Amino acid sequence: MAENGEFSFSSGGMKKAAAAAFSNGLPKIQTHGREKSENGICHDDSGPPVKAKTIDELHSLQKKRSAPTTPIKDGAQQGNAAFATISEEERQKLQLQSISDSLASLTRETGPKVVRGDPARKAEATKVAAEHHHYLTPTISVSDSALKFTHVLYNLSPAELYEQAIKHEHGSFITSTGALATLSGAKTGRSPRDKRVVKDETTADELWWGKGSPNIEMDEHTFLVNRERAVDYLNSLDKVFVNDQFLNWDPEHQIKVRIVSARAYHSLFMHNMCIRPTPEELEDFGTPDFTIYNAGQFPCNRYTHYMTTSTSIDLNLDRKEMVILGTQYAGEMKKGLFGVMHYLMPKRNILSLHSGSNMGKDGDVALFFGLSGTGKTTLSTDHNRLLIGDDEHCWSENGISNIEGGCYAKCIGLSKEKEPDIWNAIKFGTGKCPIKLNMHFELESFIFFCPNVCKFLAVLENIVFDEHTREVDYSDNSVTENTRASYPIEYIPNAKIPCVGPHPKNVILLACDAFGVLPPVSKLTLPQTMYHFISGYTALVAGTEEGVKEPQATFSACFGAAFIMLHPTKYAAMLAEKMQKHGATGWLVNTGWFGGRYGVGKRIKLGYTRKIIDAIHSGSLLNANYKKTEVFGLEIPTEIEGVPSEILDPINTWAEKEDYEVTLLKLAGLFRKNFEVFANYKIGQDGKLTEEILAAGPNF
Ligand SMILES: Nc1ncnc2c1ncn2[C@@H]1O[C@H](COP(=O)(O)OP(=O)(O)O)[C@@H](O)[C@H]1O
Ligand SMILES: C=C(OP(=O)(O)O)C(=O)O
Ligand SMILES: [Ca+2]
Ligand SMILES: [Mn+2]
Repeated sequence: MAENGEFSFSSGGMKKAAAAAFSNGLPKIQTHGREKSENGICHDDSGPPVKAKTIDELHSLQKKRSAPTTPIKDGAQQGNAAFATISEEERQKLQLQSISDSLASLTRETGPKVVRGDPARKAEATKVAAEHHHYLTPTISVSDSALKFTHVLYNLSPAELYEQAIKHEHGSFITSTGALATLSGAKTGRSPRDKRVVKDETTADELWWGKGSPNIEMDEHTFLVNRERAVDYLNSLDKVFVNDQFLNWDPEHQIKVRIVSARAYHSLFMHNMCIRPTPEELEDFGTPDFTIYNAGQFPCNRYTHYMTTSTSIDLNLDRKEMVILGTQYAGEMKKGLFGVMHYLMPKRNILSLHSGSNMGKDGDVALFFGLSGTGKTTLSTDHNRLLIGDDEHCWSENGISNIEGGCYAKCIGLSKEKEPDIWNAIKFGTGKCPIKLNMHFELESFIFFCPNVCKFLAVLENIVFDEHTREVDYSDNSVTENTRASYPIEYIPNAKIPCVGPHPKNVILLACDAFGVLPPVSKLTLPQTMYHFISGYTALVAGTEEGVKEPQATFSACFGAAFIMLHPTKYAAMLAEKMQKHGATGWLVNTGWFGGRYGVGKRIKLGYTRKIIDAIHSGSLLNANYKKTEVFGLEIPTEIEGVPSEILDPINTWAEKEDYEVTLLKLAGLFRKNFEVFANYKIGQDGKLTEEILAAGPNF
């Protein structure tokens, strides 16, 4: 095989030559006679020559154009006459027109010149655009921004976004499992106090305003000022990312969303979090129902009315738009859209829920309500059950549907042993594909998962990793306590895809009680469920820093006051009606402390909480023996398989019984005070339920 001069261990001739060379010190480079043949010039003819005459030509060969998307379907057959005569070129032009409209300045009344493709390959992209007339020329040129191209990176694949992030975004790294590590900048959590909602004739009456409400008003004009600021910023960039995706797995109530952003990280995050359209669905996407302008790297102008910081998240329900300035925390986009669903869905008599959801093999569905960090994601991701979703759902006449296409897990202290499914989802790789192929073979029918379009990429926000091995240290909170992983639901092996399920059997309210006085589990009556749902209690400690002695009680109506748009009693009435109609049981589960408050007691082991949840799912806890607690009047079981009985009544676990009583009364007082504002509201049609709910609070 040494025929063309290649080195080979098996060649005796070479061995000899090498030995000879070594005997004179350094090895001599061997050349063979044959290479010197023509005109004494050496030829490196080890392989066939490349089919390119220049480096540029060579590079142009590297990427082939994607296979054309589905051929234009027969309109009549599809029942979609409008699309019947449209050519591929025409369709692409309409798509670009739609993006240009999205990015339009409202004062210059025209969209920017948009062109598809990566500006880094400018010549290529512009040439393609020119050939196909895919860019749009504004009719009135009144600013420099109308003279330049805004490159649109439209619904890029995870691999493309990966590359964009690594190449162009400071702080982007590949971790040992291939997940993308990124930084969200100065903001590592949401900024609820910087959220503004346009108050106009309609929303003034419809929305919840005033004390306790998350909706801080802004006028239409100020919204437009911020919108213009965001759009001008985005148009000034070389390129913007555009995601066209869906929300809600219930096809009857699906919403089309467009996210325009400046960072690959943001585009990838939303690729994971929203429902991903198939190529066919994308073809017919048309005009979005809602658009986000994420100009998070650019601050708002503090001279602008209503601005109190340089961060502003502005919602305009009439224009169906949201503007983000001055925060790059990606959760702002997903939770912003959740707020929109909290407005749109109740209009259709659908209840939007800040809850996780999973389903047993027999079709029993459970909901997990809870504030941030109380365990929705952790407990709904259960290896023995099918995951419907970890955070945002709808409850309609059809049952439960997930709003999102992915999960967003807290990852501080994440361990492979305790949370294997989440751990394994933090990667670059393939997942269960949502496209099912039904094959019938003789008498049997098989389901194959389509092998295409199922390469995904998890994003890790603000985590710390070893600079050499790139192993993530999930215990490190140097950047923030709120480290996060976003991954597509297809990464969870037992995800229920499509993410829908029947009416729930169990409604679990999670509270992380850092006072350590709430029982690990209690069975609730319907009025109690409503009382605790409206209260939305959790108590967390600021961080893991020492010096934090007093737990902070948080009451967040409907376990999501930051996202609800209507008065909490509207959602509560819908929940009561649905739970009654479908016979669901309410439970209160404390995933927080026992044996004393934070600093004295301990957090209940995740393993115990899982046993409690198992007993709820199996139905065994429904028929257990119960006793009633003082003050809160909660029914607590005396025994649960796999859980030490003494921890079921928290008083047993406190060394100082008096201290327990004082703390219990203190918490009861906080509940009572918080509920005062709801005392004057009627819940549902039935005045009796309202009274029962008021009576379901603590008695002392
Ligand atoms: N007993 C417990 N039950 C639930 N979660 C627990 C428990 N003990 C510790 N944890 C931790 O608390 C965090 C819960 O976060 P997560 O499930 O992401 O909350 P959410 O989805 O409600 O925001 C996880 O980091 C989890 O490991
Ligand atoms: C992403 C969030 O949700 P959660 O903590 O409920 O998972 C958030 O509140 O920013
Ligand atoms: Ca089509
Ligand atoms: Mn969560």
